[in-house]
Amino acid sequence: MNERVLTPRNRGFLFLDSHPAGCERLVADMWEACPEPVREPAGDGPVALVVGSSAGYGLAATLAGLKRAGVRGIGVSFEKAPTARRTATAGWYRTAATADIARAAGRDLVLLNGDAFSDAMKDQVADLIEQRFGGRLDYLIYSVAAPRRTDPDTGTVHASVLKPIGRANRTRTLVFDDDGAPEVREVETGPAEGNDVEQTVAVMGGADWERWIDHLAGRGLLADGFATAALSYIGSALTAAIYRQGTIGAAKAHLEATARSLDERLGRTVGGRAVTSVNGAAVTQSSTAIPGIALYTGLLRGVLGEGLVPPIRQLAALWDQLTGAAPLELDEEGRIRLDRFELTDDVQAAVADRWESATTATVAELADLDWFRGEVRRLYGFSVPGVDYTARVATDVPWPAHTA
Ligand SMILES: NC(=O)c1ccc[n+]([C@@H]2O[C@H](COP(=O)([O-])OP(=O)(O)OC[C@H]3O[C@@H](n4cnc5c(N)ncnc54)[C@H](O)[C@@H]3O)[C@@H](O)[C@H]2O)c1
Repeated sequence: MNERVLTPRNRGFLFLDSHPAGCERLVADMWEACPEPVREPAGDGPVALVVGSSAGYGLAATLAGLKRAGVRGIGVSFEKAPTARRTATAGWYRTAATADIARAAGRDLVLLNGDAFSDAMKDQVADLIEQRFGGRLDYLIYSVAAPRRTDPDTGTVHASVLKPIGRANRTRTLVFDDDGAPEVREVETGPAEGNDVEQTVAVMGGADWERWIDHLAGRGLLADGFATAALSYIGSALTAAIYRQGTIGAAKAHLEATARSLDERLGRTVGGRAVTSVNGAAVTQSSTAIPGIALYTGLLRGVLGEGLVPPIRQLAALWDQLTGAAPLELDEEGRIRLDRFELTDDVQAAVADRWESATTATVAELADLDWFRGEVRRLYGFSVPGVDYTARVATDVPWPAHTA
């Protein structure tokens, strides 16, 4: 048993270790925060697949699916195992905690660790649906955020970048020094070059989502009325140059175009649906890597306080719309919008005001830094209320087994 006391060691927003007990508690807190089901599902519940189930919005999709919509099924993520020297990644521990919760709730949930972009993973999932889940998939939530993707047809490795398109972008961004003191800094990101846009679209666009649907449809595993949603983001004018108008925005536009063509096809073939779900800003490992997003999110929370809707509540609302517990509300582009709390004119005007006046000296009054710093640490299981960080913890937690 590898047991030790873990203290956070980090470089910027990246931490070397993750805290198993903190991750477990965080998942339990998300479960608690998820609203109760509108109605109990019939029988064993619908069958769902969540791709990207160990973190951020995909974890919220998994937990809210289990609790709010009563689903069973499969979650896929890509996490690193513990070693003698290093803890596992936080998503590994969150996955172990998710499995325990599903078991306690009496829901059959299989959690797989591996590359969702590969055909081998798609085969493994299809086999499971066939053999364990009655051969019919009712829902697929696609919530992968990855820096790279190997194209299974060509073997080419595509790498996504976070760059503006056309010209360089200067933005303010928030960093913390080793003592945790905040600094507002200007950073410049050069424009996309060469095939940066195509590469980013190849990783974060709709290609892999569509490949999942092709694969499962090809094996005859999509239930009548099958519904799928992929997560998207629009965000503020303050971050548009780097986000929505940038390389990642091009990928999101591709994802949304993929939704429209999949929707048409699924409607025709299985009476199904495909949509994107546009969600609000959240502190995740992926989002903190985007220049300016840390400052923006801290200021947003400064403006909204508890009005900033956490992922678990947004995803409960997504399940309601997918299952028909609430009416499906689509914008003029056919997207579910769970980001309205963030994008109202008055919220955006207030954030823009604060953005203008934010400096190293003023940021503590304008942004909710305690919350932001805490959220970053909680991504790794630190700063979770109720956890004794002086206690020794076992780090060699096994990946959940899924014997029938
Ligand atoms: N964070 C935000 O502010 C925000 C807002 C709106 C929408 N979104 C969208 O939500 C989606 C998820 O983002 P997030 O911020 O929750 O990310 P995240 O980094 O918190 O989680 C990413 C997940 O993808 C999994 N993953 C990565 N590579 C994988 C691979 N090769 N195979 C299998 N699984 C893999 C990880 O294990 C993890 O479960 C993205 O589409 C993102 O654009 C995020």
